[in-house]
Amino acid sequence: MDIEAKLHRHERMLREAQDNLRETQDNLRETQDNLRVCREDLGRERETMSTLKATMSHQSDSNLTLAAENTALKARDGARQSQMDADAQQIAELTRKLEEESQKNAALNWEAKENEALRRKLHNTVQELKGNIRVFCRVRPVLPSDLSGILGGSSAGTSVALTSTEDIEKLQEDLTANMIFPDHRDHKEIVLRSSSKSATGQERIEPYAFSFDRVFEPESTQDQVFEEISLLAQSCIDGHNICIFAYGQTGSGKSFTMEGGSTKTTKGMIPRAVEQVFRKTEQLKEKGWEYQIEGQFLEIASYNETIKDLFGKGEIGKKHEIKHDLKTGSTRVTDITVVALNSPSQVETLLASAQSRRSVAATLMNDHSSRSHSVFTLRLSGTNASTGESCKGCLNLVDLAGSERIDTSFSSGTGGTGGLGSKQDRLKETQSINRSLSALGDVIAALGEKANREGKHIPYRNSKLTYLLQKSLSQDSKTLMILNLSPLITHVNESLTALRFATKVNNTRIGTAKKQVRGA
Ligand SMILES: Nc1ncnc2c1ncn2[C@@H]1O[C@H](COP(=O)(O)OP(=O)(O)OP(=O)(O)O)[C@@H](O)[C@H]1O
Repeated sequence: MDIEAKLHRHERMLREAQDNLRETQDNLRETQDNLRVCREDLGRERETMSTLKATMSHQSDSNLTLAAENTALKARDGARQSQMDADAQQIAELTRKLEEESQKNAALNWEAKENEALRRKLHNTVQELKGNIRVFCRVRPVLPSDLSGILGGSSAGTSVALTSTEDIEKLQEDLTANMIFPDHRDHKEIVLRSSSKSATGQERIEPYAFSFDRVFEPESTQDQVFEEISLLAQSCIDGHNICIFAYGQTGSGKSFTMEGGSTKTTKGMIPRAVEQVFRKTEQLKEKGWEYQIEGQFLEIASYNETIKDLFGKGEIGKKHEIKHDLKTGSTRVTDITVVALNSPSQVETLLASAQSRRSVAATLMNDHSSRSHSVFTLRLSGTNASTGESCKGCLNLVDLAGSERIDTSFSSGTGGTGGLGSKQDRLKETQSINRSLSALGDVIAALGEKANREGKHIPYRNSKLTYLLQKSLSQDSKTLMILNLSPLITHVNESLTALRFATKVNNTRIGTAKKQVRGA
């Protein structure tokens, strides 16, 4: 039993050992599985680790780059900051300089205003010294139309057949009066040689010398004439009353001088004066001046002294009267069109339409325009808000009726067939023109006498023209007469009469002016 028990016990122990072995084997397998999983995990972890290491190394590179960039940015920032500091300093410096400059500018502006006031005073003094009455003489060139009567054949049968330029030049010479302009430096003299027959029938050539403030030869341009006149236009801007007359026989160039042609070089004194007034008043804006400019244009018919409104709508039978306002010292023509002027081109258009209206009237009424006085008036009123100054000026540009001598006008047969066409009417008209022209001469002469004798009566009322221009024909105003002369030999007598009339005017001394005049 003991053995059997021992065997059983050994068998049980063997089974237990076998069970243990199986369990251990199972454990071993499980451990081996765990180990494999761990190994796999470890492998993955290693891979992750190496990826992380690579990423870290890349990050560290990036970090280094960023750090370098950061340093560079910081350096640039520093540079910018110092640039900004420098700029701010410069701006402060510039602001200071600007402040200084604007202070200087204000001082200069003030000085300019004072200089402008001084210039006005000096300009006026210069004009006064030159004479408040001045006379210019202008001889027009010989025109193709002067030759055309002879070249083309005239009613008097004086037709000449000319073949060469020499012939034409010779004819031109024959037609031209003997005029000399000896004063090449100052252009103040004109000598007219006229031939006459003595009692014994001998031909005598007599020289007549005249001296004026300026003599313009036939070649002179509108530019040259305006150069002398522009100072007067300036005086008007400065607040003076100015009268510029064109005087001379029909066809001597009065309208050409005053109104002129349509081109830049031929345009006359009226458009040039208007342009200058606009240009100068525009420039004066800088000095604080603001100007209002208005204009009127009228015609005084010489045969009945009626006034026609050239800027008007052409209403027939409208009566206009001249009124002087004693309080304001201004002159007004009733029912006349006064236009606010704002540009030279507007004035050009107005003048052109006035001119075409006159031309129609001239055709209808037998060249009536040359038998009337036209008066273009430009009124300026300026105020300076910064200096408190103000001024009013008036510029009258007058194209006088032709100053024919009665014998020529009456016998010339140019009376035509219109309403004023009879010789009797023509005679009356010429007499009436001469009356109004001599009324003008009388006013100028009386002004000259008044300068020497206080209280002298000035006969302004003797003609509508002088009555209209009363305020601009006084000792305080400036007058310029432009004597227009024909160069033709056939007009020598008219030219002599006109030169003598102009000399009388030139001999008149008004105001402080002193003139050196040589009589004829
Ligand atoms: N300086 C000049 N240069 C060129 N042509 C001129 C000049 N002066 C006048 N003329 C011409 O002479 C002609 C007569 O001139 P204008 O009509 O001006 O004379 P006027 O004295 O005004 O005559 P009216 O009294 O008949 O009006 C015109 O054809 C004009 O163009």
